[in-house]
Amino acid sequence: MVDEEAGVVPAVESTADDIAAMEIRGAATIADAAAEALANQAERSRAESPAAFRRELRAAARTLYETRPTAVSLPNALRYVLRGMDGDTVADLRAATIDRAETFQRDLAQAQERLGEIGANRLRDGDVVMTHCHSTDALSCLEAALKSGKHLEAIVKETRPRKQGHITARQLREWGVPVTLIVDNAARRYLDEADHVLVGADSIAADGSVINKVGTSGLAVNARERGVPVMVAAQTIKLHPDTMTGHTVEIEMRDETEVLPDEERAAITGVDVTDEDARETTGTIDEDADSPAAPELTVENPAFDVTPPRYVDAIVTERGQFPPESIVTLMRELFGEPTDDPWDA
Ligand SMILES: O=P(O)(O)OC[C@H]1O[C@H](OP(=O)(O)O)[C@H](O)[C@@H]1O
Repeated sequence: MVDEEAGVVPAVESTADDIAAMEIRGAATIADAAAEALANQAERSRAESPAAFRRELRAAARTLYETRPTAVSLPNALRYVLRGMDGDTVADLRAATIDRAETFQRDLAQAQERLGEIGANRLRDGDVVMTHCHSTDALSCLEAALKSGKHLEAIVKETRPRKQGHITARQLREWGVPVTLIVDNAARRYLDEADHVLVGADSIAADGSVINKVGTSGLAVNARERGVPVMVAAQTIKLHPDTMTGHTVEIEMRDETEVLPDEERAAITGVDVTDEDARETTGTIDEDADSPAAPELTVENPAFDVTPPRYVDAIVTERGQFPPESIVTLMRELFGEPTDDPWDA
């Protein structure tokens, strides 16, 4: 079935919904799913002319692009696939697009493996690694080190509000790594026991700033103060070409219920904090508390933050490891001049 208006097939809509809802998450996984979705669009398209086919693919790319704003791996993936959409007939265009998406997915997997081998060289036998969130690029470094026979231990930050640290803990335990799970606020205390901080990235800016899961910047500042090196594992698909021309990376603001579910909000707003009597007979719900006179309760839920380059020791890519300040050289080499929107490719 094809969405008649945009020509976007349900498989693409469903991938877009899953990315927005974070059923599909993690910058590399999102890129992989986006490429796959474009291949699906190409395969199932009912376009009768090359122009209609191209229009559909662009609409599909736009649908995918508009899901989450921060991980540049998404537009980089879309742009890569659309640039390979060559041919004079619908059949040729279809074949070229599917082929290009497959190439992208294969390269992505290979890049992650290569990056892992490079990152593993920084880890010594017996090291303790502190992680934040869940990053397949970061885990690739740990996996390669383990495969080479190194023994590692991990201190895994829970990573509020969605607790993706649990995914990291599960994976590491499957690989036989002893894991200590901590709440985010305990990180500074446990840095004394860590030999490395290892995180992934959603985007890397031209000045070497690292955009990653919220909490990364505080962790990096604390790690610098404690003398623990910070290593960022990021395939080159995480390099954000637009930042070469001064664009900033948009930080996604997610729904407040991830931080404060409705029942918890009610527990806060249900009590009139200005009413001493109500507070003392605690548990008393003041019916008027949510009235316009009650003070406002604002919840902010940024999904990412920016770690300045001076707090990062190395950015590990499949092309080697780089001091953050020199990443722009690689960015220029790989992306050339600044780019248009993916669907303008
Ligand atoms: O590409 P890989 O290394 O797997 O993940 C990179 C980053 O993507 C994730 O974002 P989210 O969980 O999608 O918000 C985390 O911030 C993680 O560090």
